[in-house]
Amino acid sequence: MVDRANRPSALNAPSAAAPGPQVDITGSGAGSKVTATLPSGESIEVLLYGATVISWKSNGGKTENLWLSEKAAVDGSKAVRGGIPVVFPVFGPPPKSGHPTSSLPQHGFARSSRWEFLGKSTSEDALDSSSVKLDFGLYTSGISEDAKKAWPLDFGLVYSVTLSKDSLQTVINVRNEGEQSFEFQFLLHTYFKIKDITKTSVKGLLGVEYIDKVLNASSHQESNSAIAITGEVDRVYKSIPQDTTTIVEADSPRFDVVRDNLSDTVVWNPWIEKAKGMGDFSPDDGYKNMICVEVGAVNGWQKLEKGEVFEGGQTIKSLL
Ligand SMILES: O=P(O)(O)OC[C@H]1O[C@H](O)[C@H](O)[C@@H](O)[C@@H]1O
Repeated sequence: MVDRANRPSALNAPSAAAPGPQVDITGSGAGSKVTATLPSGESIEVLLYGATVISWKSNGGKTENLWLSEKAAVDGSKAVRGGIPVVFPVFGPPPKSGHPTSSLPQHGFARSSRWEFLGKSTSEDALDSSSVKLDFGLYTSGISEDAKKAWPLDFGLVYSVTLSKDSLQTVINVRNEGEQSFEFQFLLHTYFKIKDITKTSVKGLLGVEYIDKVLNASSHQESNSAIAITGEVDRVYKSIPQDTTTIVEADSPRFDVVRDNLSDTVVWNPWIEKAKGMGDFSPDDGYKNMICVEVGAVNGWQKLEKGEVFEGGQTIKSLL
């Protein structure tokens, strides 16, 4: 039970319903986005292109939690550099040949397809516990002819983005709508905004096996309880027993990333040279203010038979 007696606005206006979350659709065409704001000021912005969350502000709307490149395309011309791109049905470069995803571009087509906004659900019971869920859909009919040709399978994706006062939850539901079984990978490529990469570490991966993509895809076991970032990092941590990975800034926990039915996590920072080499990464020294901690199912493949459904996602808590 929430004690409304301590809430002057509720007391002073007993007949008026508590103000609910505000949801708006702005822009047009590929640049359309859905914004949602809670009565307490927290907000999100989601581009229909890629269903990419490009902003998440917590702390009454004062703290931006996601890094977005100054040169990110937010007009639907290319996948967004920043925010939370959705990676499906393949992570990274696809297998060279002989796999159904082999003709797809890096990270698949979900991040560069225009999704449908399916609607919102809100909970408005109390100022401090209101939340809003936005649902987005992508189906075979909504992807480009090239993508359909490369991956001619019938699927349905529903992506739910839920904003609460101190957390953001993003969950995918993948359904096989066709007659044939299919395999896929999925990942949420979250770019976290941080103050200083040299004072940032990642906790919760001790003892976990990982593939180091910077060191010729060699296998290692994590021996640090707090992973410091001192150069280019591109690692795929596999089959993680712990549910929570924590991003720590200057010795204080900044974000908890809680995985749900996703067993892997990629940790990525391009560092100086790679950042400079990406045309849409700006400013050049932006690598100091971001770290990607990307939950996913990318070690091997998820298989769905006709009519089957996979669901997985993350809840990110902003700990400021
Ligand atoms: O440049 P993109 O296609 O967006 O990929 C950006 C990065 O995504 C992941 O983190 C991969 O592990 C990296 O190898 C890749 O460089």
